[in-house]
Amino acid sequence: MSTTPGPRIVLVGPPGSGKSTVALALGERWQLAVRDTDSDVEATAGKAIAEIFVADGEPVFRALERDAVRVALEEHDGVLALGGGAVLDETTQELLTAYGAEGGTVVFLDVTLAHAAPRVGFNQARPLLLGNPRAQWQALMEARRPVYERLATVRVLTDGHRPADVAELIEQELAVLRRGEGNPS
Ligand SMILES: Nc1ncnc2c1ncn2[C@@H]1O[C@H](COP(=O)(O)OP(=O)(O)O)[C@@H](O)[C@H]1O
Ligand SMILES: O=C(O)C1=C[C@@H](OP(=O)(O)O)[C@@H](O)[C@H](O)C1
Ligand SMILES: [Mg+2]
Repeated sequence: MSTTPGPRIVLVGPPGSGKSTVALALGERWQLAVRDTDSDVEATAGKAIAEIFVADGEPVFRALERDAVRVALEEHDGVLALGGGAVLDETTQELLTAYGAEGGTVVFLDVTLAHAAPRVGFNQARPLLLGNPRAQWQALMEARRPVYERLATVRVLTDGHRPADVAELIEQELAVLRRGEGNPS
C-alpha cells in the first residue's frame, strides 16, 4: 500500500457517478474512515447544500468547498469523496495534481447519462441540475470530463455495476497498476 500522506483514495466524478456511496463501500471493504466534502461543507455552514445555493449563492458554496477539500486532503487518511464540481476550482486542481504526483490515488468514477439519471432521480437535492436536469447534467459532464480525466490516476466506468462491485473494480485496477509499477500487491 502507498505510504503517501493524505487520503488513501480520492473519488471524483459527476453527480450520480456514485462517489459518496462507493466511498462508503470502500471504507467498509478496507476498514477505513470515510469522509465526504459535501458533508463537511454542510457541517460548517449548518445547512444543506441546496439551502446554501439558495440563501448564499454558488460562489459561497464553492469557497466553502475549496476549504473543505484542502483540509480533508491535509488531515484525512481514509477514503475521501469530493462533490462533483469541486475539481473546477484551480486551487483544488493544484492540490489534486500534487497529491497524484506524490503517489496518491485519484479515481474518476465515470458514468453515462442513461445510468446516472435513474440514480440521482434529478431531484431538488442537487441545485445545479434544476430546470432541465438531463441537459444540465450532460452539459456539465461535457465541460468537466477533461478535468476529471486530467486529475485522475485511475478511471472506472460504473455503468451497470452495483456500488460494492465498483469498489471491487477499483481494488482490481489499483492492483494492476501496482503490478505495473513492479510492486507486489
Ligand atoms: N453503482 C451504482 N449503481 C446504482 N445506484 C447507485 C450506484 N452508485 C450510487 N447509486 C445510487 O445513486 C444515488 C447517487 O449516488 P451518490 O453516491 O450520492 O453519487 P455522487 O456522490 O457521485 O453524486 C444514490 O441513491 C445511490 O444509492
Ligand atoms: O456537481 C456539482 O457541482 C455538485 C455536486 C454535488 O455533489 P455530488 O457530486 O456528490 O452529487 C454537490 O457538491 C453540489 O450539489 C454541487
Ligand atoms: Mg456525493
